[in-house]
Amino acid sequence: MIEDRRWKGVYSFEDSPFIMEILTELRDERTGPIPFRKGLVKLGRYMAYELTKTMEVEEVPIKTPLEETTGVIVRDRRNVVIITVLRAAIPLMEGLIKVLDHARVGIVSASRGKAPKFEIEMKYVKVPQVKPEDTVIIADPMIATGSTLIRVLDEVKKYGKAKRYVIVGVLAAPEGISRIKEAHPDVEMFVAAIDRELNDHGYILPGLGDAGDRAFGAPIKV
Ligand SMILES: O=P(O)(O)OC[C@H]1O[C@H](OP(=O)(O)OP(=O)(O)O)[C@H](O)[C@@H]1O
Ligand SMILES: O=c1cc[nH]c(=O)[nH]1
Ligand SMILES: [Mg+2]
Repeated sequence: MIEDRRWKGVYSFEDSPFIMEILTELRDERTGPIPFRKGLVKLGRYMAYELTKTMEVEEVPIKTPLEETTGVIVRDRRNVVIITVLRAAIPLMEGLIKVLDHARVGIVSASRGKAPKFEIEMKYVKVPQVKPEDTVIIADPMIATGSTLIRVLDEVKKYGKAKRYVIVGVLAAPEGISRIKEAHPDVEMFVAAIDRELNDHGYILPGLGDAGDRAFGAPIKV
């Protein structure tokens, strides 16, 4: 993982060939919903594994069948709250929770309106109590204008003060990262890659398109 020099606490995995290979499949327009969802699950799993390297560990005495020795437990892994931002974070959360299996899970809905306002509609918020020892991980594959995650963080912070707030995503645009860091300087961000820019419709370039639609199909209005 590499810390981006433009911000503090913002990391990408552009140094990981395997994570980049999964991202390549996600970006490819020929990738259908089944491999797309599987790719998001894989990224969630590997990114959670990488995240454990930044967590507090504790030495513990244990006995093998032969003698006493010292082992470790990742203390912070026991105190995790994952916030899943509907829709696109569902497969990402499925991967995260394979490594962070003690996690309590909050689910929030967020739907971004059209340009230029990009208003966020949040209708559903179910978040557990957050405790001072918790690492709150907000899972959302796409960080574009940053409006969704600013709104989610504003909301989640009402549920108690955590030890760490960590965003786990797939792609981020520099504009969105800067806006989130301005509104919530205490937040760390881990993304597979940081892309170039946003287009006029608020889509990340080169990006991967609409993550929710690619994973689940485009919704229709009735
Ligand atoms: O950084 P922002 O500009 O706020 O955009 C990012 C948001 O856009 C997408 O959600 P979308 O509103 O498309 O909902 P969906 O996941 O249901 O498709 C994506 O999953 C993020 O939540
Ligand atoms: O590029 C983008 C921007 C927002 N939401 C997406 O799903 N993709
Ligand atoms: Mg969408």
